[in-house]
Amino acid sequence: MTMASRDKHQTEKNYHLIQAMRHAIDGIIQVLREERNMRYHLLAACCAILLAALLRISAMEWLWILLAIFVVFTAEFLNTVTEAVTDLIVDHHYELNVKKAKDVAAGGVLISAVFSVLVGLIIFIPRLLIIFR
Ligand SMILES: Nc1ncnc2c1ncn2[C@@H]1O[C@H](COP(=O)(O)OP(=O)(O)OP(=O)(O)O)[C@@H](O)[C@H]1O
Repeated sequence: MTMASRDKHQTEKNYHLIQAMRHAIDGIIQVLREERNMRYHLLAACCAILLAALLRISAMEWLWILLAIFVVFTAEFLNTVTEAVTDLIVDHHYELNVKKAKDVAAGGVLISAVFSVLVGLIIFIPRLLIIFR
């Protein structure tokens, strides 16, 4: 059951912090359920965290890995918001500005993913080379 149904189609402001948190968590669950790409991002994040723990990377390297993970997650969330809002506005009719909005949002996910891959390569490759040399 989603928060929308639990809160009887609430459209007014949240009454308290717990309610706001529940809606935010509901949003996270929806992205994980409905966005296939988000599940790939989550899998990649788990692999990176596992590898980082195995290779005992430094605190500074952990910060870069975590930044890379959350940049991709944030971009995917904004991409999902863009899709939902634009689909609502045009109701699936072709519209050039919707194409622009969706393509730019998808581009944001792509460049954040490239950033994450670069961070992963810079941190993990030298350590893996030492181990497998
Ligand atoms: N209403 C529209 N008007 C114009 N172009 C559209 C419209 N809907 C989708 N597109 C085009 O189709 C592409 C894919 O659309 P959309 O992002 O909705 O699909 P998706 O495969 O579900 O994306 P994602 O994998 O990010 O969830 C967009 O990047 C855009 O170029």
